[in-house]
Amino acid sequence: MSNITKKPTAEQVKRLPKALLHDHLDGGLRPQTIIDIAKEIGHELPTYDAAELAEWFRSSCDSGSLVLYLETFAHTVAVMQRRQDIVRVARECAVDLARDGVVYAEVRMAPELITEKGLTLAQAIEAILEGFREGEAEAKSEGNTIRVMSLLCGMRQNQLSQVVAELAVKYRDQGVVGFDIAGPEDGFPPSDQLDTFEYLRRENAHFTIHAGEAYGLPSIWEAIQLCGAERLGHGVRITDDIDFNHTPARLGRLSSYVRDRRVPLEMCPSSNIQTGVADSFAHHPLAKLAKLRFRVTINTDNRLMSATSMSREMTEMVNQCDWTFQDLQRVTINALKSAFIPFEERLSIIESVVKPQYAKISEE
Ligand SMILES: O=c1[nH]cnc2c1ncn2[C@@H]1O[C@H](CO)[C@@H](O)[C@H]1O
Ligand SMILES: [Zn+2]
Repeated sequence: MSNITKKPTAEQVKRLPKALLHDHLDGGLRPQTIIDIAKEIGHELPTYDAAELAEWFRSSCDSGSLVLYLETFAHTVAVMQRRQDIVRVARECAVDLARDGVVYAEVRMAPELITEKGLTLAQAIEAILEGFREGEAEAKSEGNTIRVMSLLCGMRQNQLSQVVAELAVKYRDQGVVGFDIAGPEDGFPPSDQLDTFEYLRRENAHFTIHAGEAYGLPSIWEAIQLCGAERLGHGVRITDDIDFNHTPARLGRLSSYVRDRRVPLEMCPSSNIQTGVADSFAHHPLAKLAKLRFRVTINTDNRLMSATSMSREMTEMVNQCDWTFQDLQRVTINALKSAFIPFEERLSIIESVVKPQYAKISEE
């Protein structure tokens, strides 16, 4: 029997090549970086000890509420207002992901949040892109190869989505591969930004939408059927349309559509556990949806707030849901198939990096 059906060790998971579609730039800062910059600019933090600050973020985000969870971003956003700080945060993000074995990442940020000290939206975007390029180079010097692309978010509660979407189109050949809307879901349906999504479709631009995280099926339905989202950020509440009391499970019209059309679900188990969707990895719908062969992907969402990494998310799936090399390889290939880079580039990473490395590491 091939070893691909065995469970990898945590150390092997760390070395496996990973693809990440859903990670917020302002949700992944190094605690020490927040402290360094906060001291320079005079921003007050709950503590100036890196380990304590990491713990403060994690525990503050454990409330079971998305709205409270989002309040902690005030501190990360506060230290991302100067050009050099944005470049640093983006560079460190790329380096940290690469050290964790991530070979392809789409990292998202809402540029409108980092213009408080006078940067234009375009300057904010350029700083992010510059940081990612520097981080890729630094990762290379450490022996890690990573490609980091950028997604731009509009915040649901603001009125800037159209402007940000136009910038996503403008910068599409310079490292921006798509658009998203983020922020509080309840009370801000995706259809509020319908004009923007229609604009993006006319421009043949890619976008995903945070939907089905803190709000249920209507949000998912709007995101896909009214707005035309290619992927769903989280999408975890699709389970409201699945009856698991039958064997096999019975799918409703919307969940069938999502599965039949292979709509990628950017699932983020640790984040969902903190905002109250599930109480553990074992009870998170990810494993069940994977078994039903939805196109699920596994993601970090906010590494700082969840004290997590791709390796940790995957290792928990191994430990709590008995996931094997094969299960991990499937979500990795799912992610790459769903990436917003050109088709041949996705295939090339799957064929020349993911499959050979899985074959090699699983045979050790
Ligand atoms: O899980 C989430 N759901 C909705 N919005 C989020 C989530 N994580 C982060 N953000 C929001 O996205 C902004 C840009 O990165 C963050 O500032 C935060 O407000
Ligand atoms: Zn998110």
